[in-house]
Amino acid sequence: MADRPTFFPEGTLVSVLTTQPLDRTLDYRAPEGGVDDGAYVMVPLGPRQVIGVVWGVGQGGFDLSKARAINKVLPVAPMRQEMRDFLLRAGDYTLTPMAAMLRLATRAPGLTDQPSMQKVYRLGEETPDRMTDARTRVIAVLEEFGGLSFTLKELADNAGVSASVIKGLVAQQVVLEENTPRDLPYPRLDPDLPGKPLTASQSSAAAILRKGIRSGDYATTLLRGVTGSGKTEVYLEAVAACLAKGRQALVLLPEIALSAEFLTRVEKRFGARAAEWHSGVTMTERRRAWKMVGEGGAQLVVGARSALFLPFRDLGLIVVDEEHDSSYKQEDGVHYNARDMAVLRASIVGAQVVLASATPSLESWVNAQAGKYQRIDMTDRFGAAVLPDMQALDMRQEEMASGQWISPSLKAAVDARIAAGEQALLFLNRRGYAPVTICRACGDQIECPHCDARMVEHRFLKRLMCHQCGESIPLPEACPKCEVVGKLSAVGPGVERLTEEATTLFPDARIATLSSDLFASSRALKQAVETIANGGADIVVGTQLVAKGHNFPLLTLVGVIDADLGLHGSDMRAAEKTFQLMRQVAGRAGRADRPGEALLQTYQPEHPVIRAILSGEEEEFWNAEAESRAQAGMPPFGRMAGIILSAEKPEIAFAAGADLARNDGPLRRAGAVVYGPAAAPIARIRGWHRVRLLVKAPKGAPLQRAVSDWVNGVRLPKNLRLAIDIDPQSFY
Ligand SMILES: Nc1ncnc2c1ncn2[C@@H]1O[C@H](COP(=O)(O)OP(=O)(O)OP(=O)(O)O)[C@@H](O)[C@H]1O
Ligand SMILES: [Zn+2]
Repeated sequence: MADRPTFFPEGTLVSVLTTQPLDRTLDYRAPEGGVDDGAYVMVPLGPRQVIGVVWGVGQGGFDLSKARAINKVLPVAPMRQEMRDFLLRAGDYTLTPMAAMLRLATRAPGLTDQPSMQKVYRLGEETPDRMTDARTRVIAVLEEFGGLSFTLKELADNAGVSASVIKGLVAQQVVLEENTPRDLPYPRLDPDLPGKPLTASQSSAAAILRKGIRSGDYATTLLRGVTGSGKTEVYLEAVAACLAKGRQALVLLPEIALSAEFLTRVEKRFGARAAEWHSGVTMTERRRAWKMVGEGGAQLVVGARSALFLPFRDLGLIVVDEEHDSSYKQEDGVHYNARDMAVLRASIVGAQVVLASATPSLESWVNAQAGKYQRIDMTDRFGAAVLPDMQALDMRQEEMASGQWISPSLKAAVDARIAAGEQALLFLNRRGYAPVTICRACGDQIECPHCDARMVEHRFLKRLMCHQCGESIPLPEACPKCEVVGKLSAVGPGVERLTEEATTLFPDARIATLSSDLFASSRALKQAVETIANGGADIVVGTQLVAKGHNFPLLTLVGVIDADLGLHGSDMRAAEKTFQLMRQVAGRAGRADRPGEALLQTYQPEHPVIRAILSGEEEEFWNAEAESRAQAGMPPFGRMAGIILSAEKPEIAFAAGADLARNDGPLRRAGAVVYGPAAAPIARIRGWHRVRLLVKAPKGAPLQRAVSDWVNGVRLPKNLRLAIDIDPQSFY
C-alpha cells in the first residue's frame, strides 16, 4: 500500500468530509500550523461554519486560487484510519451517505469548544440545616448519578429546582462547587480486583473468552446461557481481561436507562464507575465521554447502540447483551443493526465480540451453527435457583366473562403467591392498541391469501391488511376458515386495562404497572423498578419492559395474559420473537431461592411454538425455524431490503413507488424481486404519507449495489423522502 500523507503543511490542498448533505468531499487549504489527516475541523461553507473531518489529499481540478482555508482545527484526537474504514463500510452496507455517517460519529455537543475550566457540582459530606422538597430532590439526583458532576443548569433542570436552591446547598457544603477542566479522564478501573468466585461452567466459559481477548484478533462468540445462568459475571471476566491488556471495552445494553443495577455491578467489580453513553446522561457527560474515549481516558463504556460510533482509541472488546433485542435496530435516520455493526467494527480493529443471550436471534444461531461464530452454552441457573416450571393455561377451558383477560386458574395462582408473601407478574406486551383479529368459534386468526402472514386490523380504515405485501380486505363478518358469522373480534386489552381488572380481582394487593409510556422520565421508571425489587408491590403488570434482565428476587409467578399475541404478528420473525420474549419473561420468575412458575394463557396450547416454549427444546425450535426460513428464502437464508417512501401527499409517494416498481431492471439483473408499492401499515406518521416496497434477493446476491443502482436510476420528486432499510426487522 502506498504511503499516504498523515500530515498536511499549511497551504496544502486537503479533502474535507462534512456533516452537510452533499454527496462528495470538499477541498480546503490546510490552516496555519498545518493539519493532521483525520483531524476534526470547522470549515466555511457558504456563509456558515460546519464540522468536518480531513479526508486525505485534496481533489483539485478547479481554480485553486479560490480554495478557502480550514477555519479551525478542533481540540480532539483526529479520527483514526480504522474509524474511517468503519464509517465507509457501514455506510456502504446500510446505503447511507457519508455525511450522515459522520453525523452519527460526531453526536456530541460542544466539540468545537476550546478546552476550558468550568464550575461543576457534586455531593458533599454535610447535611443541610433544614430539608425542603427542593433540597431533597437535588440530593436525590446527585446520589442517583453516583458521584457524577453536573453543571449548575443540568443539576437545576434534573432536580426541577432553581439555581438558588443549589447555591443555598453550596453555602452549607452539602453540595460542592468545584472548578475543573471541562473534560476529565474517568477514574481508573482495576481489572485485578477479584470477581465473584465462578462455578465450573462459568469459569470454563470465562476461560474461552479470555483466550480470545489474549489473541488480540477478531472473533465473535455467541454466549448462550439460560436466564440467571450468570452470563453477566462471565462477560465481565472478558472485560477484565481486555482492560488488563490495556485495551478499551464497550458493553451495549438494551434499555440502558434502566441499567442502574448493571452499572453498580460494574462498579463493584472494577472499583470505579464506567463511562455511560445514552440519552439519559447529561450533555456535559456526553462530551466528556466522547473526548475521553478518543484520548484513552475511558477504559469501559456502557451504552446504547449509538455508542458503537464513539471514536475509541483501542477497542478490544464489544459485548452485545441480549443480542436478540429489537432495540439494537435503529429505524429512523440511519437504519442499522448495532449487533451487526459491532461485528463489523470489531473485525476492522481486531477486537472480540461477545453476543450474550438466553434466546439468541436466529441470525446469530445460524452463524454459530455455520462456524462463523464460536458458541458457548451455559445450561444451568446459578446457585440454588432453578428454571421456572412452565405451563399452558388452555383458555378454551376457562370460564371467561367478556371484557376479562385474567382466567380463574391464573387468578388462583396469583392469590396463592400473594398469600405466601411473593410477587406475581402479569405480562401483556401491548401498550396502546395492537390489533389482532381472532375467530372465537375456531380460534383461527385471519391470514393473508398471498403471504405467510396474519392480517392486521386497521380500525380507522375498517380493513384487514397484510404488512408483507400490502394486501388489504374489508373487515369480514364471517370467519374465512369456519364461516361462522359474528365471532370475529379484536383482542384488545392493553396493560392499563389489565391493571383495572387486576384491581377488581385483587382489591387488597399493591399493584405496579410498568410500561414505558406511563413514566415521564427514565428516572421515574428506574425508581419504580427498584421499588418492586425491594418488595414494594405484590403484583406487577407490565409490557416487555419488564422482560429484560431485571432481578426481582421475590417474583415467583409470571402470568402471560396472551401468549398467542406475538405469534400472530404479521412478520416472518413472529415465531422467533414470541419464543424469545416468552422464555425471557418467564426467566424473571424464581431467580432467587424460591422456585418459580410461568403460566401462559393460550387458545392454542398445541401450537408448535407454544409447545417449544413450554418444553424448552430450544435446539429443536431453532432447527425448525431455520428450516422454514430457508425454504421460503427468508433471512438469514435470503436477503431483504425495505424501501419507505413518504410524502405530504399520498399520490406522490404512490407515483414514486410505481415508478420504482416499473424500473426494476437493476434488481432483476441481480436476481432480486420487488414487491409493492403498498400503503405502509402505519400509513401516516407526522403528517407524512408512507408507502413501502420490499426487495427480496437470494443470499449471495449483491443486494446493496443493485438497490443503489435501482434507486439512483429513477428520478424521484424533490418533495419525497426515501429511506432504505437493509435487513429490515419491522415493516410498519
Ligand atoms: N458466580 C457467581 N457468584 C455469585 N453470584 C452469582 C454468580 N453468578 C451469577 N450470580 C448471580 O446470579 C444472578 C443472575 O446472574 P446474571 O444476572 O449474570 O445472569 P444472566 O445470565 O445475565 O441472566 P439474564 O439472562 O436472565 O439477564 C445475579 O444476581 C448474579 O449476581
Ligand atoms: Zn400478503
